[in-house]
Amino acid sequence: MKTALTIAGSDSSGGAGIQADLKTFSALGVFGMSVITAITAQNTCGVTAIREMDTDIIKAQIHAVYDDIEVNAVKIGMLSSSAIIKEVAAGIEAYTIPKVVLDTVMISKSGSYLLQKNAVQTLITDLIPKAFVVTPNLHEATALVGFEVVDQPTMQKAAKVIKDMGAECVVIKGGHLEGDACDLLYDGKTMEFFPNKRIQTIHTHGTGCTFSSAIAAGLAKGMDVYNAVAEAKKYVTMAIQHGFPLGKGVGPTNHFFALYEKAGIL
Ligand SMILES: Nc1ncnc2c1ncn2[C@@H]1O[C@H](COP(=O)(O)OP(=O)(O)OP(=O)(O)O)[C@@H](O)[C@H]1O
Ligand SMILES: Cc1ncc(COP(=O)(O)O)c(N)n1
Repeated sequence: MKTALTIAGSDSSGGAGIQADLKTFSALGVFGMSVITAITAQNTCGVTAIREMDTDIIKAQIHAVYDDIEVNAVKIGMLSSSAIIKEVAAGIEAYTIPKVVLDTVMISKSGSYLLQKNAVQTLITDLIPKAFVVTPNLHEATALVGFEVVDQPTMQKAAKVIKDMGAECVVIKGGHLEGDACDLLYDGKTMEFFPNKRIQTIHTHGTGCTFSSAIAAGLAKGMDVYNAVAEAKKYVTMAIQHGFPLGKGVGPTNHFFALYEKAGIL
């Protein structure tokens, strides 16, 4: 069985972060492992507290996994601070990890900072050059490139700038576009749009985590980047279609729809 590792924050409500990543890995048939960078007290209405893990326990988790187990792909999510970014970058360096999907998590849907503002520059200098795929949303792409990314032409322009920062491939997510949810993949040669009709729902907690960990799962199974993104797009679309109203706010994506349907749970 192929393996994938998520290096990310914990979401106590289970919709995003480590929890969404492990559900995605499981649903897509790869064995999921985790390195927890921070714990968030979070529900469908918002984030009420954040506790960063000490860098020594982050380092120990990375070494514990890599010293023992072959890791076929890595997804990186919430990193919170420059110190944590540097620790994770050092871990990737130590093990020359090839298939790294970096989801540049900055602000939760509910508006809380999951990456300190002053850490964006460290992300650019220390981690983006080590990534195989970087997956910013429109807001994150704007913060990385320094101009507004709001439509398909500015997505294309931003993808080139982020590629020049040293990533192998760039996927700019269009979940926050006006109109269709259209993502862009740039591999340094071709620009490919992955369009999809916007699903009319408020239950989109964890869509970005689900999408990036589905890309990592595809890469772990040996897909090329184009197929990994195409399959991840299908997966996240289905997971949003089957999302449901958990709690009082923004409900989560649903990872086990096929199983649930079969078992008559849905
Ligand atoms: N309403 C929707 N209908 C269809 N697809 C969507 C919708 N919202 C998001 N997506 C898709 O979900 C994936 C994640 O995109 P999005 O832009 O929401 O990421 P994100 O903002 O990083 O997510 P998060 O806020 O969970 O971190 C993309 O493939 C995007 O196109
Ligand atoms: C631990 C953690 N990681 C990532 C997100 C982003 O997801 P969203 O933007 O859907 O809130 C989150 N809310 N919590």
